[in-house]
Amino acid sequence: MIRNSINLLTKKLISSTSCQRTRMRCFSSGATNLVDVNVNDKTGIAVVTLNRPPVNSLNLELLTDLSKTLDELESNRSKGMILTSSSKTVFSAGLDILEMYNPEPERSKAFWTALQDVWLKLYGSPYPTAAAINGHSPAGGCLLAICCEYRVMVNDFTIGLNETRLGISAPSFFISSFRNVLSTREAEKALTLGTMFSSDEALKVGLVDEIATDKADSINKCENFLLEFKKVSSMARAFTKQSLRKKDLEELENNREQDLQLFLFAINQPIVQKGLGAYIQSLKKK
Ligand SMILES: CCCC/C=C/CC(=O)SCCNC(=O)CCNC(=O)[C@H](O)C(C)(C)COP(=O)(O)OP(=O)(O)OC[C@H]1O[C@@H](n2cnc3c(N)ncnc32)[C@H](O)[C@@H]1OP(=O)(O)O
Repeated sequence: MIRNSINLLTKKLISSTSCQRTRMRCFSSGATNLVDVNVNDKTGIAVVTLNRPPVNSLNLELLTDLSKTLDELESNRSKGMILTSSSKTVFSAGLDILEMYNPEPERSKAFWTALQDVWLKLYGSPYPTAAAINGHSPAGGCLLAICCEYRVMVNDFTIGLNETRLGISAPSFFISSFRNVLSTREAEKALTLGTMFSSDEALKVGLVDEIATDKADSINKCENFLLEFKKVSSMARAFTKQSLRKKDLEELENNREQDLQLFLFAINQPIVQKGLGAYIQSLKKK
């Protein structure tokens, strides 16, 4: 599959079609409109905004919209993508806990499959990606950010993979993308403790690349990073990125069903349900 996608990418990049001349401006990815896309006419860079108030928790519909958006960016040969959020304080609260609490079998399957799709498309995207992290970014929110190649975080928020604090283990593709950013030592420490880093701590450890004063500044900084690729062949860039990430991508691509079954098994454990129930209550009591 990865090899196929590299072959496909070659064909797409070397063929000259009308699509190359097409200018994207603004598109919405699907019926539910949980993701907004704005493309800068001059640079061709798309700002993709998660828009599921209040906290952009990733439910089936948001993941499906995001997945469709990533498809559209790829087929429109995007020059680059900046992922951000419409909230003033939350980038994404991670997976919607209600998708995992008292799960309905068919929906749970569709939910996890959509998350796998988003991860494969975002982590393996041929176009360059950056995250303008304009708010808290726990768990699945952090996952989206670490799939991107560059992260700029607004001051005074938190980011991390805190799954162990919820009594669950981060799935293997969460771990592989975390290790792509942090050293194995730092990743192990943070994952086992479920550390949520402040913006400054995240910068120090290398989880984010720059700090910004506000959302506009974070988008600006992401844009500057993406514009550096104007000097580089897009095909060479994409091959290099996908070669570096190939093992991680293949690990999920070749084990999707097993990964799904592991998720279904985990969320159906009474102890996990009890923990998630208590966590939902604690969020509501805040
Ligand atoms: C078993 C296999 C492995 C599965 C892997 C899972 C990975 C995950 O992503 S699990 C999700 C982990 N997420 C979190 O731990 C974040 C929890 N949320 C927060 O810490 C805070 O909400 C926040 C820091 C993101 C934002 O704080 P803020 O004060 O602005 O908002 P709140 O008042 O806390 O929340 C508003 C509203 O939203 C509900 N909510 C928050 N997070 C989630 C969520 N992840 N899923 C569903 N719903 C969430 C919260 O309960 C509030 O709801 P009400 O308005 O109804 O009270």
